[in-house]
Amino acid sequence: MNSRTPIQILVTGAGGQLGQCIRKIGGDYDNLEIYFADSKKLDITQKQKIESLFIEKGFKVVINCAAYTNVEQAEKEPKKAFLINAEGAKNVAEVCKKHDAILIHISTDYVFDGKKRTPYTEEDVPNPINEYGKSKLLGEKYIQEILEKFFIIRTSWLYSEYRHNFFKIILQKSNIEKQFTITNSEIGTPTNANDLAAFILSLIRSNNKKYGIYHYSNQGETTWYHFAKEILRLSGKLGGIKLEKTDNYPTFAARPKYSVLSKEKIEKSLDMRVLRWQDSLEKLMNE
Ligand SMILES: NC(=O)C1=CN([C@@H]2O[C@H](COP(=O)(O)OP(=O)(O)OC[C@H]3O[C@@H](n4cnc5c(N)ncnc54)[C@H](OP(=O)(O)O)[C@@H]3O)[C@@H](O)[C@H]2O)C=CC1
Ligand SMILES: Cc1cn([C@H]2C[C@H](O)[C@@H](COP(=O)(O)OP(=O)(O)O[C@H]3O[C@@H](C)C(=O)[C@@H](O)[C@H]3O)O2)c(=O)[nH]c1=O
Repeated sequence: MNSRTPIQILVTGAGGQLGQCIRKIGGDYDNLEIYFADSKKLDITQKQKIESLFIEKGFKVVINCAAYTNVEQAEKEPKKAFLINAEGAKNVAEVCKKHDAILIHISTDYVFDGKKRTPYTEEDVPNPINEYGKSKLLGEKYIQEILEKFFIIRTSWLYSEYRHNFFKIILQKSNIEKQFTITNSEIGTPTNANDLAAFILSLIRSNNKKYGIYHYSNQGETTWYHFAKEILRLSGKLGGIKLEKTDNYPTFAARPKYSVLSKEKIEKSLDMRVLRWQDSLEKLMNE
């Protein structure tokens, strides 16, 4: 992928959080020609539309950011979650196969059941406990069956300045509410979606052919409660807010109690370095 002719890349779900992070830095990478397709431009549940766009643009790489990501709502409309996260991913994979393109697909820590107490490696067997996780796992399985040239990147707890995410919810709530109740019964790693975007584009630039599943999140581990506390501390709002821990915050969807991802494989095989979650959060707040 390192020739002088630009690499033609398709980003699906480009209006989403990760898609927008990729758009923000895409211009910094010469030799990458990125076509951003939001859900209106390209619906991944319509295979023929993906095929037509491929014929027109000749993509060599697809970054599949399109997904159904509402974990709570997925319990109520699992068919829709499966249509997008499993069948949609399958469509993208089949078109990539036909055109010999590389697929970079994003998956989640929620494919795991959370019973471990040490970081999940790529060899650990997934066992999702909610509909979102089940739909994402089926998407992964289809891709592995269809393609050889794929990177499935599992990440966790994405946040950024874009779209709807925990970081933005906490900042928005802090302007209107003085008391927060946040769960401390789930342990994981917040990941700055801007870091993930840079990782993905560096991976494409590196011309790496060690295809397979990789785990990427920021370093370290925390709970949602402690993540919220750090967001409020860095924004100077901690003093004025009563922050309460809970171990039974009411939700429709079950979530893994522990979903830290091991970065050993990307550090060793792809020679990538990853920031601590606290440092990356501070970087975003200072931007
Ligand atoms: N957010 C998180 O905390 C985490 C996310 N992930 C994974 O990372 C990836 C990116 O997530 P993120 O950017 O945060 O998610 P977002 O929900 O912000 O973005 C997903 C995008 O996909 C689009 N989309 C939905 N259905 C379709 C469809 N049928 N065809 C095309 N596009 C569609 C949405 O469109 P519209 O704008 O119309 O809604 C949205 O813009 C996903 O695969 C997600 O599963 C993994 C771990 C954590
Ligand atoms: C807003 C809020 C949430 N919570 C709890 C609910 C839940 O258990 C936990 C996380 O909240 P959210 O619902 O915002 O996050 P959630 O939608 O579970 O986030 C997940 O999204 C998908 C897409 C992924 O792939 C995962 O990696 C993960 O990031 O915090 C509180 O305890 N207090 C609050 O005020």
